[in-house]
Amino acid sequence: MTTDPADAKTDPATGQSWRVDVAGWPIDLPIVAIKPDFAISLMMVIDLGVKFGEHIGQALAAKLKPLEPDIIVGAATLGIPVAIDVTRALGLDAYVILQKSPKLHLANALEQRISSITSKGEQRLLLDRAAVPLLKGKRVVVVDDVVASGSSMKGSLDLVRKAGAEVVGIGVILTEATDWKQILGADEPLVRSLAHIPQFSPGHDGNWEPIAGT
Ligand SMILES: Nc1ncnc2[nH]cnc12
Repeated sequence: MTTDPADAKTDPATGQSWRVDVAGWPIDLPIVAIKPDFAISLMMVIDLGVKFGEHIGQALAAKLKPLEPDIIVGAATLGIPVAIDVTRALGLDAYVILQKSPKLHLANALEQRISSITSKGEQRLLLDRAAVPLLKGKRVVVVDDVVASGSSMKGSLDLVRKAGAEVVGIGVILTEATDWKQILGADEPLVRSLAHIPQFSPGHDGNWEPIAGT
């Protein structure tokens, strides 16, 4: 374990953090204000080390293995380490990444538009046409670090289905609040997660408090 309460990272803007137990591995997430009256506890999976990566890979693989996936798909950027760690833990090799920026070789990519709460404005997800044969007719699990609004995940599901895959599961380290349930609709029951985080609003004492029901 790398997480000790004394090491708890706090965001200078709020000075507060939120502890969450990720399948037996506690982490402290800085509470970051997105608007004056709204904050999230931010998990940057790329800052948590390779041992945490191995841990979440194995914990998610245990939940996803019964779905018998042929291949894992992850969305850039923070879905990339999750896709790699889950693929490794399942004993698979190939994985497919949905890109966000139009790389040179993606001129002719399959495309899906999305919006995200942690990134500004509208974004695109791109699937290299060369990866379509890896997905067509295959049992696919789509993974990401966090599902919050569900918009990015829905875009990933749409894109993977455009490629002719059967989505048999969705794996995330964290579910955040509940907006994603509406956006994912009939796909909600596919979600397997390791832990849940709420969202935050200012309390009477000026500290951030979890929003009821999130
Ligand atoms: N709490 C969070 N941490 C990291 N990425 C996120 N995307 C949406 N919510 C997030």
